[in-house]
Amino acid sequence: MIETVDLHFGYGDRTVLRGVEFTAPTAAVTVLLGRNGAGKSSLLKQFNGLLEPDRGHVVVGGERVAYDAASLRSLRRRVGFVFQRPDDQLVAPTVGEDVAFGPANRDGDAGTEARVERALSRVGLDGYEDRLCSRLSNGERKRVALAGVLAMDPDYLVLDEPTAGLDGPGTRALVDLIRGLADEGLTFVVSTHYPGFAAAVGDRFGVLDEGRIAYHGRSLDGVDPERFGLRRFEVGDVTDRGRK
Ligand SMILES: Nc1ncnc2c1ncn2[C@@H]1O[C@H](COP(=O)(O)OP(=O)(O)OP(=O)(O)O)[C@@H](O)[C@H]1O
Repeated sequence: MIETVDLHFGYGDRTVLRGVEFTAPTAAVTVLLGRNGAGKSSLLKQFNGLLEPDRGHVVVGGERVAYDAASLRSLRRRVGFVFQRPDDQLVAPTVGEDVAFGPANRDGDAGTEARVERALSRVGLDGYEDRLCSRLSNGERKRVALAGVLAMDPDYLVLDEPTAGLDGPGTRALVDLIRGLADEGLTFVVSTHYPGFAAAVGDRFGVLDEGRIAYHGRSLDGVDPERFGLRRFEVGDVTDRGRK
C-alpha cells in the first residue's frame, strides 16, 4: 500500500499540495484525477522520492519513506515510475539495450537477457530487442518505457498520464495491459484527467483539487467532471469494462 499523511509540498513559495491524504491499496489500480496543474505529477513524484514533502510523510509498504541515498535506492527498487513522455525515460538506441539498462546496472549482465525478454513479453513487444526506439510509435515507446521499469521487478508502478498521445486502440490496449499486471499482484497509481479511461482501468479513484483529495472512492459515479476540470471528451470507447 502507498499512503500519504498530511502531505504538503510546493515549489519555492508556490504551494501545490496542502495536506494530501491519499491511499493506494495493494494489488489494485488507484487512479488519481485532477485538472491540468492540480498537482498530480507533484504528488506521484513523492511516491518514489523524486520529490520530498515540505511537511507530512509518505508510507510505502508499511515503511515511512526516508530521503538518504540508501533508502531512496531501496525505495526506487520497489516503486517504478513511468513518465508522461517516454522520451524522458528512454536512454539507449535499441529496445533491448534500453530495457536492459536498469537491471544490468543493478545486477550486472547475469540474467539480464532473460529479464529483458520477459519484460518485453509482458508489454506485448516480444522480439523487439533489436528495433530502434527512435523508429517506434509513441504507444510502442511507452511500452518500452514500461518494460524498462518492469524489468526491475517493482511491487508498485506509478504511471503519470499514460494515455497522453495515445489513440483509442492504444488506450484500450493500455487498459488491458495495466489490468493484466494488476491481476498478477502489482499495485498501480495512475494519473489522468480522462474520467472514461479512469473508469475503464481503475479500482479506486481519488480526485485532487485545490491541493487536497476532494473525493475518493470505489466509483466515479456522482463525481461532476465540470467541478473538477476533468475532460468530458473521451478517447475512443474506453468506458465501462463491466467490472463491479
Ligand atoms: N519544477 C517546477 N517548478 C515550479 N513550478 C512547478 C514545477 N513543476 C510543476 N510546477 C507547477 O506546480 C503546479 C502543479 O503541477 P503538476 O505538474 O504537479 O500538475 P499536474 O496535475 O500533473 O498537471 P498536468 O495535468 O498539466 O500534467 C502547476 O501549477 C505547475 O506549473
